[in-house]
Amino acid sequence: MRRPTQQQIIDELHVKPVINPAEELRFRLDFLKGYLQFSRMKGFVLGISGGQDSSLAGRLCQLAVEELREETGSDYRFIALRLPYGVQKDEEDAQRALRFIRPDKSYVVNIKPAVDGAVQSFEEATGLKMSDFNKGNQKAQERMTVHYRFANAFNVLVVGTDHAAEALPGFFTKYGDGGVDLTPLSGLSKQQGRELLKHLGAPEDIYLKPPTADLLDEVPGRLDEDELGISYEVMDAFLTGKSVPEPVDERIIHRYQSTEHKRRLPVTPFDTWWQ
Ligand SMILES: Nc1ncnc2c1ncn2[C@@H]1O[C@H](COP(=O)(O)OP(=O)(O)OC[C@H]2O[C@@H]([n+]3cccc(C(=O)O)c3)[C@H](O)[C@@H]2O)[C@@H](O)[C@H]1O
Ligand SMILES: Nc1ncnc2c1ncn2[C@@H]1O[C@H](COP(=O)(O)OP(=O)(O)OP(=O)(O)O)[C@@H](O)[C@H]1O
Ligand SMILES: [Mg+2]
Repeated sequence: MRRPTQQQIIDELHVKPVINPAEELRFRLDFLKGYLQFSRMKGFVLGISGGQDSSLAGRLCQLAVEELREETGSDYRFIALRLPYGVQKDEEDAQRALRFIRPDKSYVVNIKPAVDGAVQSFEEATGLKMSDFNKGNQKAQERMTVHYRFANAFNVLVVGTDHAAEALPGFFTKYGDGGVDLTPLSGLSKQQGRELLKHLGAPEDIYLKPPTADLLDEVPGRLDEDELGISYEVMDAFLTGKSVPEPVDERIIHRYQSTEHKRRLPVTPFDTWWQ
């Protein structure tokens, strides 16, 4: 498998060194509106965690359907989902995000019974204890399942929050938060996402909240940067073409290469990218 250069990765992930927030917001809103009309669906659904990415993607979805309603007179809508595993420790942050997004409709689905049932079935079948890490991925995949039940029921598209700083290390669950229909934040660094939230008038607490996947029972709210061992600041520097000290640049490139399968469709006998 080829070893990509920093510039090739930047190009593959479509990252700009600098963004103009107003232009960038317009580009992404037009994408959401254009693709929604092409799909002939009625709107979007997205889980709102209280973190930066779903706050930004959720607000963009709401603004896109409001513009489309105004322009077409049709009943487009955005559905926000709260998907806690039991009681979420930072529920107040999620409520703050919902107040910022002001979604047309929101529902709460507790994923705990489904996740616990799946873990129990696995453990009964295998006689093994499922690790907390593996269970974390089950949580992300259960959220994907709930998204698609809402998508089917309400004729809407599932929105993902993947952006360049998560795509770079492949920091998402395959067919969990990676299992979506469209990703309006693609190509943005973490800092550029913050700039867009700021431009949209989000409260500072939303865009300064430290990023967490929050998937572990044993370490609630574990910071992404602690798990990754690389800071978003460094990944953003890499993505915007700045020089990153050795051996961190090598680690980033290695992680990008080893997660290539997560950014692609399932490998077929006709694919050659891995050779
Ligand atoms: N070379 C290869 N070619 C094709 N498929 C390959 C493969 N290597 C593994 N696989 C498959 O991929 C699976 C592993 O992928 P996956 O199940 O995703 O598992 P994995 O990448 O090990 O874990 C997901 C990571 O994403 C993080 N995450 C998840 C969700 C949200 C967020 C967040 O920031 O919010 C972060 C999470 O903390 C964890 O570090 C393997 O079990 C195997 O089935
Ligand atoms: N408790 C939750 N309730 C609803 N949706 C969730 C929850 N946890 C995760 N998600 C969904 O999974 C996505 C991936 O999580 P991720 O942590 O990357 O994003 P975030 O929480 O929005 O932002 P940040 O990365 O800054 O924490 C979220 O954007 C959201 O759509
Ligand atoms: Mg999060």
